[in-house]
Amino acid sequence: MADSAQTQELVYLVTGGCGFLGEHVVRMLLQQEPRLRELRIFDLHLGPWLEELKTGPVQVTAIQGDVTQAHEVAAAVAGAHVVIHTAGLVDVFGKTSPETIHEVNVQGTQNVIEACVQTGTRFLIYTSSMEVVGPNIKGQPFYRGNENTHYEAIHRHPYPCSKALAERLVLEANGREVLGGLPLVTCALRPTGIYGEGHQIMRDFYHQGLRLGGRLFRAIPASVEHGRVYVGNVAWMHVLVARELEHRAALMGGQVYFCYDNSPYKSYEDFNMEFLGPCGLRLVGTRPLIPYWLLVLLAALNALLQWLLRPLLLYAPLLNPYTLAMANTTFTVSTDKARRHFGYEPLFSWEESRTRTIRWVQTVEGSA
Ligand SMILES: NC(=O)c1ccc[n+]([C@@H]2O[C@H](COP(=O)([O-])OP(=O)(O)OC[C@H]3O[C@@H](n4cnc5c(N)ncnc54)[C@H](O)[C@@H]3O)[C@@H](O)[C@H]2O)c1
Ligand SMILES: CC(C)CCC[C@@H](C)[C@H]1CC[C@H]2[C@@H]3[C@H](O)C=C4C[C@@H](O)CC[C@]4(C)[C@H]3CC[C@]12C
Repeated sequence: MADSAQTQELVYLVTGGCGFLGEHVVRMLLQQEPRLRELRIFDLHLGPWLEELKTGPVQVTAIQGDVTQAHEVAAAVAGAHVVIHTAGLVDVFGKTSPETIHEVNVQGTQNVIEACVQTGTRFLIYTSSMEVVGPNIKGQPFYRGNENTHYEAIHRHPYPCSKALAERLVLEANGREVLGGLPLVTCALRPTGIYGEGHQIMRDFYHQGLRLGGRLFRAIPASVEHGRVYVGNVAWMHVLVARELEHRAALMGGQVYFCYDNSPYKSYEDFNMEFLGPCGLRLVGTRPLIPYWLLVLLAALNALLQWLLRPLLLYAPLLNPYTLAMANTTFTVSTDKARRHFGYEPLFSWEESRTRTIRWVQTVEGSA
């Protein structure tokens, strides 16, 4: 890869390239990687916006495919220099069965690794998640923690379980010999809760607020802090890792990095209000309006209803025992490992991230 500097020689593959994060990674690569010759975008569902990318100087190849199908993955990976594997099922609401989550997130990742090994691709970046660490089932806070902070990572929910297993597979694959005899270099990025243009859950909260006459009702104490990260900075970190992995393989290979920026630590609801407030919504209450025990009861009731209704319809509200536990547990990251290892600095300041997100919410259907 070193010889190709400044000439357009590199072939990148982004799995899940039509998802919320994937689209930002794709656009960031086109803006920030001058050595790109071909960009392959692999996804189960291809977006119509890909068409506009096909007129630029980089060859953009859209591949409709399924990561659970090893042969489809191998065909897409063959000839790529770098694979950024963001594809996954992000489901904490019980929309998908645990088996399917495992198949896509774990078996899909194994397929990507094997494809790299078989076809000779040397650099693999995996989008992991903070949930590989926590919050754990005991609801213990993770306060300003970094990659070395001791924390009891105990999972039961299918999504964090699958991300933890997949991350382990990726890290263990570091150093495996790929076709041609050279070693595979892998690393995993662990974003906290991502926000920004295209964030579906933000959209859901916005619509809920509109339905409730421009109000949202505080459910979680303001003292429960969450670390959040702007999607543009998550995409930027992926692009930077992809660029630096070859030159710093000994340092970065097999490593995990939290994805962070300078977004303020706030409760999940207060943080959302940074964007929803300027779009006309109001968060009612300085303290939770319903007692916590009642929320626990409602969450349990939702879980029961989901189970009872499953044969008839999909009932998947935002509130369930797992999302309540997540929302109610402090989880904040404070680290500089990515800066030390590969010179990461957020590309977007908090002010810019906020402005971009507000502008996007203002364009969301139904906005005032
Ligand atoms: N959203 C967050 O807050 C967050 C935080 C941490 C980590 N992550 C991780 O980031 C990655 C991207 O998440 P996102 O929020 O953009 O989710 P998303 O659902 O918007 O994107 C995932 C993409 O993967 C694709 N996909 C799903 N199953 C597939 C399959 N079988 N084969 C091929 N493609 C498939 C989907 O079509 C989608 O385009 C995931 O791996 C997720 O675990 C997300
Ligand atoms: C109690 C209700 C009023 C509020 C419910 C909020 C709930 C839907 C939110 C709270 C925390 C959110 C998760 C958190 O930001 C981090 C991640 C990691 C990532 O890998 C996937 C998304 C996820 C799980 C967020 C999902 C939505 C959550 C649970």
